[in-house]
Formats: sequence, C-alpha cells, structure tokens
Amino acid sequence: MVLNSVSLINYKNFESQRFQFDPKINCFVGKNGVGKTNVLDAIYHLSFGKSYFNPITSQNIKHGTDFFVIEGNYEKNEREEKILVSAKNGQKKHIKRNGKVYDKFSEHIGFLPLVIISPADRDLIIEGSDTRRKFMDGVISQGDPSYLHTLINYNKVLAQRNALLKYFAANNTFNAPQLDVYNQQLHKLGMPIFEKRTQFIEAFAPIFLERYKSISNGTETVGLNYKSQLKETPLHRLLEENISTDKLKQYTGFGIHKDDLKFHLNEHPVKKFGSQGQQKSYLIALKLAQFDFIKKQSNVTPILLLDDIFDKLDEQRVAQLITLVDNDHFGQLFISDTHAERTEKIVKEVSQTYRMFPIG
Ligand SMILES: Nc1ncnc2c1ncn2[C@@H]1O[C@H](COP(=O)(O)OP(=O)(O)OP(=O)(O)O)[C@@H](O)[C@H]1O
Repeated sequence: MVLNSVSLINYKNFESQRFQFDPKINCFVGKNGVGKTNVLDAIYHLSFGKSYFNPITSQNIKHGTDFFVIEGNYEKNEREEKILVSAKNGQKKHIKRNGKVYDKFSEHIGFLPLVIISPADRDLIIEGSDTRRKFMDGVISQGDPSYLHTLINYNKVLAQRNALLKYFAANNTFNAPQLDVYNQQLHKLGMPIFEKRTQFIEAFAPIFLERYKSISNGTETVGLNYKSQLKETPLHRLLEENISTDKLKQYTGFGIHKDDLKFHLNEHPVKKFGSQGQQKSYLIALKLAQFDFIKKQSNVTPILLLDDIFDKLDEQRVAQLITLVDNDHFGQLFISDTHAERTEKIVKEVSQTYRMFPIG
C-alpha cells in the first residue's frame, strides 16, 4: 500500500497544501511549531477518521475558518483509492472512499493500516488504564472488524446499565429483572472481547519481547500482561455478585471496561522503575510489535509514522531504526524532525528512495 499524495484545506495551520510523496521515505523538516506533526496527523486522520493528538474535531479546523478537508490518494492491491475526510463546524464528520460516504466510521478502520510512533506515546505508560485498553483495541480492531463492532455495542449497553443504576438511585427504587437484562447482554458481548484480548496478548507478547531485545541492547527482562477481572469469574457472575456495590456507586464496576495491560521491567512496573531510556525503548518495541502484528493479521504493510523521532532515540538508534526500512518487511515511512541535515544524513545511508519536505 502506498500513499501517493495528500491535499489539505484548512487543516490545523495549513490553509491549502498538497504533498506528492515518495513510495518509501518522506521527511518533514522545519522549526518547532511549523506544522510537521500536523501533516502526520492528517495522514493518521485518513486511516482512522480522527486525529491522534486532538480528538475534538472543531479544534482541527484552521482558526478563523469553519471546515477542513483532507484528501489522500492511495494505491492498494493495484487499485487507486481516494479517501476524503471532511468536517464542518456544527456538522457530522464524513469519510468518503472513492466518492462514497461510509455509514459508519468503524467500517473504514483497518482498511488503511497505520502505526504511529510519537512522543505522545508516553501516555501509554503514565496515564490510566483507558489509554492502554485503547491501544490494545486499536491493534486488534485494525485486523478484526467484528471486534470493534462488539466493543461499540458493549459500550452502548454499559452506558444504558449505568443510566439505569443512576435512575434507581434517583428514584429510590430497584428492579432486579430489569438490571438482569443488561447483565446478560454485557456478558454476551463482553466474554468474546475478553477471549479475543487474551488471544491477542498471547500472540503479541512474544513479538514485543523480540522487538524489545533487538532495540534495547540491554540485559533487562521485560514483560507484558493482560489483567482482567474475567480471568477468574465469568462476567454475568461478577455482575450478579456485585449488584450492591454497583447500586451504591451507581456505576458498573466489573467488566472488560476495567481491563488493563501491565508493563514490566525486571518484574517491576515500567512506570515506576524504568529509566527514561528504558521507557522509550519499551514504547518503541510496543509500536514496532504493533506494526508486525497488524501486518501479519491483515496481509497489508502498514504505513509507519515516526513523529519527532529524535525525541525517543539518539542518532545511532535512529539510524538503526531507519535501516529497518531497508528490509522488505517495512513499507512507506513518514518522519518528522526539526533538523533537516541530521535526518537527511541518516536516510541517505539507506538504499531506498526518499523525499525531503521543508515546512514553514
Ligand atoms: N486549529 C488550528 N488552527 C490553526 N493553527 C493550528 C490549529 N491547531 C494547531 N495549530 C498550530 O499548529 C502548530 C503546531 O503544529 P505541529 O504540532 O505540527 O508542529 P511541529 O512542526 O510538529 O512542531 P514541533 O517540532 O514542536 O513538534 C502550532 O503553531 C499551532 O498553533
């Protein structure tokens, strides 16, 4: 799969801009704040229908205007694919593939596989479990559309159950059979998600460990575990057994929405005991493993975005990473960096074509 060109209208700081890409390596270079990451984010938008950095659509529209359009022209399986993402203040965002609007965004997810490595990834280590669940869900759903569908339905039922608990509390009433309808539905939707997450981690963890070993040069052992309340007890039982706590908290305290991933380094949490360097290596290994996993699942080589690449790695490590793209395993690469010379020096070493895009 190759992204041949992107056109932006009123996207973040770009009024009107067109980029014609190299099929292999593309580097956006320029001073801080000129919009290098915004170009990568536009490419992200074309795959996921949303920004990686700012989920509020209206804030992705250029200040002082009231709409944006991102157009991407791809070649996939020897076919041209035109993807258009557009948003207007006060209206629903649209994604079109070859002129046809998708009914649901979820139908587009996985069509243009993509992995981004960015300084913002550190949220995976420092933020709450929600970020890690999203990561896991993002990897699984790029190769399994039914997973995303089940997850969306689970979240709808969960919201309904929580609303019912609030209604009971507000009206000082309780109706067990009514709640049980939701318990059964959550069980039916939640158990397959739990099973898919379990299978995912079994397949993903060894790939991750391999990647960590190859980039860290370290002797530490790393671990990645899936934590779920459902490991011990099926969901319907958890829901029944904890009705009184749920009633009190007016919130569903058990289910796959409480799952987490545990990141370890020498059997201690990476967040507390990993050095800056080890944390960065951990994150890069996670993302490269994501790349490997999606490629294997979907049979399509994902696009790889490396945002502010020197944030995570020193020059030697970056060179090592870029040589990976020399390998046929990798496809098209988009890099952003503040120093044109150091980036060009590194990509020149690789026997692949490249294009530099000075921004600003
Ligand atoms: N909705 C918007 N309208 C206009 N400008 C915006 C909007 N959203 C973001 N920007 C501008 O985009 C710029 C940031 O762009 P970006 O993050 O891509 O910079 P960068 O070149 O990657 O910088 P750095 O090297 O610091 O990471 C800022 O100047 C910001 O004001």
